Amino acid sequence: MEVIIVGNADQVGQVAADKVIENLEGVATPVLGLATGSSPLSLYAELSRRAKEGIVDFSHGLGFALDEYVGIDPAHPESYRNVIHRTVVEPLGMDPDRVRVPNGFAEDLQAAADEYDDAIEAAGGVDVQILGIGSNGHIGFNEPFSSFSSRTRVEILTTQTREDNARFFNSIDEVPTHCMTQGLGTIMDSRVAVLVATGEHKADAVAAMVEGPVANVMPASILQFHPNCIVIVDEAAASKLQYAEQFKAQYALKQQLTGRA
Ligand SMILES: N[C@@H]1[C@@H](O)[C@H](O)[C@@H](COP(=O)(O)O)O[C@@H]1O
Repeated sequence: MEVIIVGNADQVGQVAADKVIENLEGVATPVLGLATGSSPLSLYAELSRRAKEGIVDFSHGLGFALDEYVGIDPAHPESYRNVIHRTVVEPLGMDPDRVRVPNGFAEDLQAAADEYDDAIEAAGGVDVQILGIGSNGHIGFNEPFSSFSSRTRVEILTTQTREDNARFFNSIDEVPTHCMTQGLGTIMDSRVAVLVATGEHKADAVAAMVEGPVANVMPASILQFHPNCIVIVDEAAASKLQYAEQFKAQYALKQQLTGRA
């Protein structure tokens, strides 16, 4: 796990965009794993800027969203289908027909979940998985105690997550109780994982993910076993890391030796 600490959310977006693009070099049909939430917005904005400048082209890429609420009207502005289209597909110039979001409205939810995993596999797997982290350490919607080998499935949202996400709805009662999420096992199959986090409210989760024991009470800690996981955080989200100075020194050294980060 590589940990990069930068000054603010904009810099998180810039460095994360560098990492995404760097890891797609030479990939003919990029397959992106897409996260919702506010954390990756500066990354998407930066990728959008570079796509508009012609530095990168996502028009032929494939996208797989991490998760979706179950039972939410797909036309609801906060369905992840709509959020992904608004914040990623349009700004990055992706082809909407090549970007999939789990179907939380399917009659047979587990069949839809299984089919989603199959589609990821058929695409050759995810090249770069973009991730945020919940304040309770969830990734995707894999809540504490999710199995490390879980695949895409239906999960019950914790009260903490529903409270965190209530800001997108009129009241907490409107926040769905269930979701469909890629599993931790599905996420771990990605070739590269780029996790972004900003703000003090993520500091405990970031410290536990990076420096704590690998335990399913902290689902994101499984990323310590990911073969190529890059964590990019601002100073506030890094504020509880015991080894922050070492991470900074290591990153500075790498920049010095490679000429780029
Ligand atoms: N399911 C999403 C996650 O994929 C996201 O990473 C997390 C953090 O969101 P934010 O970045 O807005 O804090 O919460 C949501 O519940």
